[in-house]
Amino acid sequence: MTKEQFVVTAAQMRDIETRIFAAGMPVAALMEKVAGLISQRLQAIISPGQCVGILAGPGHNGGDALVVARELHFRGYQVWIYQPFSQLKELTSQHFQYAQNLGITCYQEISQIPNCDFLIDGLFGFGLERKITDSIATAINYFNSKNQPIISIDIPSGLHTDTGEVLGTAIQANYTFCLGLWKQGLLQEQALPYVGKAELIDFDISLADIHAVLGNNPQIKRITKTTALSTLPLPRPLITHKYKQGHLLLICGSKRYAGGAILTGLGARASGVGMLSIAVPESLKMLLVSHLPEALIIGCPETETGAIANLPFVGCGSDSEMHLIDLNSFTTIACGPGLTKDSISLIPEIIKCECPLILDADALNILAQLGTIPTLKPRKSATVLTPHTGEFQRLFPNISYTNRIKAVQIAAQESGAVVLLKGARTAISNPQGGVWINPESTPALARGGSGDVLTGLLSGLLAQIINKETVIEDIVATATWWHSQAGILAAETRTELGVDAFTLTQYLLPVLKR
Ligand SMILES: NC(=O)C1=CN([C@@H]2O[C@H](COP(=O)(O)OP(=O)(O)OC[C@H]3O[C@@H](n4cnc5c(N)ncnc54)[C@H](O)[C@@H]3O)[C@@H](O)[C@H]2O)[C@@H](O)CC1
Ligand SMILES: [K+]
Repeated sequence: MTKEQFVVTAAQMRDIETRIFAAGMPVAALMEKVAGLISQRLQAIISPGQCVGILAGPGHNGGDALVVARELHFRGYQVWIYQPFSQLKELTSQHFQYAQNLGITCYQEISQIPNCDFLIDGLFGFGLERKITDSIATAINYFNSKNQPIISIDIPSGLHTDTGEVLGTAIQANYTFCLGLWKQGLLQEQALPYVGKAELIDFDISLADIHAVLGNNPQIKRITKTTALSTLPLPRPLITHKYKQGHLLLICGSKRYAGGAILTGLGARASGVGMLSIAVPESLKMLLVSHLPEALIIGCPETETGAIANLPFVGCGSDSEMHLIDLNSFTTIACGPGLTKDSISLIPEIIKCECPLILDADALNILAQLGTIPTLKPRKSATVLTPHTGEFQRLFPNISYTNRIKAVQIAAQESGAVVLLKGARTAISNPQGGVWINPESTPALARGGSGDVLTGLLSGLLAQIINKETVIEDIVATATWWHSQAGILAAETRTELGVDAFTLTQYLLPVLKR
């Protein structure tokens, strides 16, 4: 694993820090090193001569900020310090005293503070332990109301390091320089409006210390480009044939939501899957053929409302040659997009299949309605559930939602399935509690049909890779990364308004070329 993949809680970071200090690294030397790296990074963003306001707290986050103040002062920046606390940790206090002796102006009251070009937020880091109140809360709100860009050291002050919750109030940063290892809170959806552009400042924590605290196979991982690309079925073997590249069955669509079936099919197409079969209501058959000529379209008996009533008998010639489609002949099945809840009788049958199964959209709503989550556990092969927030809450009404990472872990454990909780920071968990978090996405993807594209892409990848020695959750993580990167690429060229679900399918393959 690389440093970019590890994710820590405050307690884990504290344990790692304690090991580093116990092994002999002087606390002051580490602060000097970390703050030196922050200062170098700041000099790439802020031009010499500009005015920088440093917000320093009572702990070592404040200590880091005060070292930064000193460095920027000597590099020719105009620096002032806001430090309103009466009690400081010893090292922080020493740096504060030295900064004052250097003649850097220090303020205790916001009423005295002049304007500046940038604010550096070193009020609180992972040591924040309670709600911010009184004059500090007022100060944070004041700095947020100013127009200066704010750069937070480690984590925007006021955010809970693990859950990303706002404790009273919090700095709304434009940039966050996370120190050493990614803090879990920065990858929680609720932290997003406060974090800005986040980057990791690597200060050389040894892998031995990381593994000693997180274990050899850490539970929570951040998806990176490198890990995502390494799971793709590329390059293809020189000698192969279509059935060796997976046979995927999509069960989707209805008269009402015909487009859902097409988008799922186009997502699967981009995955490169060898054989694609799509079961849709009989009346949609020709429509699907016209959009996906390479796919085998299976027309199904319909309900009165135009939903799939049941899977059909297929074959040719006399009735005696007809047989029910054999679900176990596919390498993977995905079911749900555009189905409507009228396909209710379908789901209990499909769950019995022995190949990997992805359930999405109305398949999840039907599961919730039938209360059949427990029936997933005895399945002989992997199950992947891909709910968005609303579907998740219907499926798992008793799971608290404040900490999405915890919520998805509990859902996976309860269902025995891999659960992918969609959102601005999609989180994926396996039943053993292993979590993958997608650190980048775009609000351009908040559009009808983009989830259908993900289901197609994911199931097409699973169908191809499932028999190789790849962990299923790694493939789910890869599909999630690929899908969001396509959204980001499309939004770059077409703006955030220009990423309809069909357009999204056209940007999937260019992501790999990039
Ligand atoms: N100096 C070093 O060697 C290193 C320092 N690091 C920095 O150290 C930080 C952690 O330092 P600390 O453990 O000192 O913690 P913090 O600097 O985050 O803050 C802890 C201090 O804030 C006080 N406090 C907590 N909640 C409060 C509230 N609501 N209102 C008022 N006061 C409150 C505590 O009593 C304590 O004095 C990291 O975030 C990082 O910036 C790390 O990057 C690793 C290396
Ligand atoms: K901070």
